[in-house]
Amino acid sequence: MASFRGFRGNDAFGSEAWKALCRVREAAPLIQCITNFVSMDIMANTVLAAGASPAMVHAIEEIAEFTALANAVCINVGTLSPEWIFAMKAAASRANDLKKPWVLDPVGVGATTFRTEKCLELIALRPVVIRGNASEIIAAIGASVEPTRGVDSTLPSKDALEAAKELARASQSIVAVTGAVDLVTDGKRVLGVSNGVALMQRITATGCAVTALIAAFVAVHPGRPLEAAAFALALFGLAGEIGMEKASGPASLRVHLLDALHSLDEVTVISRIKIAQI
Ligand SMILES: Nc1ncnc2c1ncn2[C@@H]1O[C@H](COP(=O)(O)OP(=O)(O)OP(=O)(O)O)[C@@H](O)[C@H]1O
Ligand SMILES: Cc1ncsc1CCO
Ligand SMILES: [Mg+2]
Repeated sequence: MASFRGFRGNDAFGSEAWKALCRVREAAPLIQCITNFVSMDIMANTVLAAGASPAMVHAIEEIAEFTALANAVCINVGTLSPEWIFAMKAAASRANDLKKPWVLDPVGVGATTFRTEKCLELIALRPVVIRGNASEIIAAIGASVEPTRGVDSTLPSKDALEAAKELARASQSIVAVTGAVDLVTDGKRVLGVSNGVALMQRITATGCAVTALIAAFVAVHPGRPLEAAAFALALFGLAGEIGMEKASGPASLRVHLLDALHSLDEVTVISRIKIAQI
């Protein structure tokens, strides 16, 4: 991985991340989530624990009205089926028309032809942020040497840095690759986020949940989606670190992570956020 250059110090990013979290808590943005059945619970609880307001609304008949109410939209293809694609595209287009941010989680892109095609069609609708694991981001630019193995990554995030930059440039979206170090890029700048614990990978849908959290941060940080995504990832990772102090395995980590996210305070955020310009 590229060495850390232009390191701004954790304090500057820490205090900005804290301010961003305060804005989420004050504004309580409404986040419309069109997501997979596995992730619905942890995603809604993550968004709520951060102070925002989730709503899992995906019926095609409701999109025109509901997307107009939402402050941001999170679209996740995890348990994809053809009828859901209509709702996803309608919500993305409606959000674009209304100049509301939407984010995409291309779960398992590269695993099957159908999934890859649909993810590429969604990417063409210009999400503000695309968040995936390393295997997904490499598959999204068509650079995988073999099909994505389901929804979990087989590669570390650093292996997807060039793919992330290429995808960001091609799609004009911010791209976030999660892993031991989360990498967030607009195609030129890269922020590295090293908060988090490895056991988070052993809880299903933590990636899905943090994509919805990114939507909440983007909603209150218009014009700065790169930083907003990095703040959401860092705060979620920090909640994992604090949760880990009490957890004895994935199930209790899930509980303690949500408790920690809800209780984050200024001193903890400023002293423990690990974001660096790479
Ligand atoms: N080795 C690790 N060390 C620290 N944090 C990690 C590690 N691996 C993943 N994470 C964190 O776990 C969360 C989920 O990331 P991951 O890359 O596992 O997503 P994902 O594969 O899309 O997950 P899912 O599909 O289950 O939602 C992120 O917040 C990420 O920073
Ligand atoms: C396990 C699983 N299968 C489809 S979506 C999902 C949640 C993690 O991506
Ligand atoms: Mg995922």
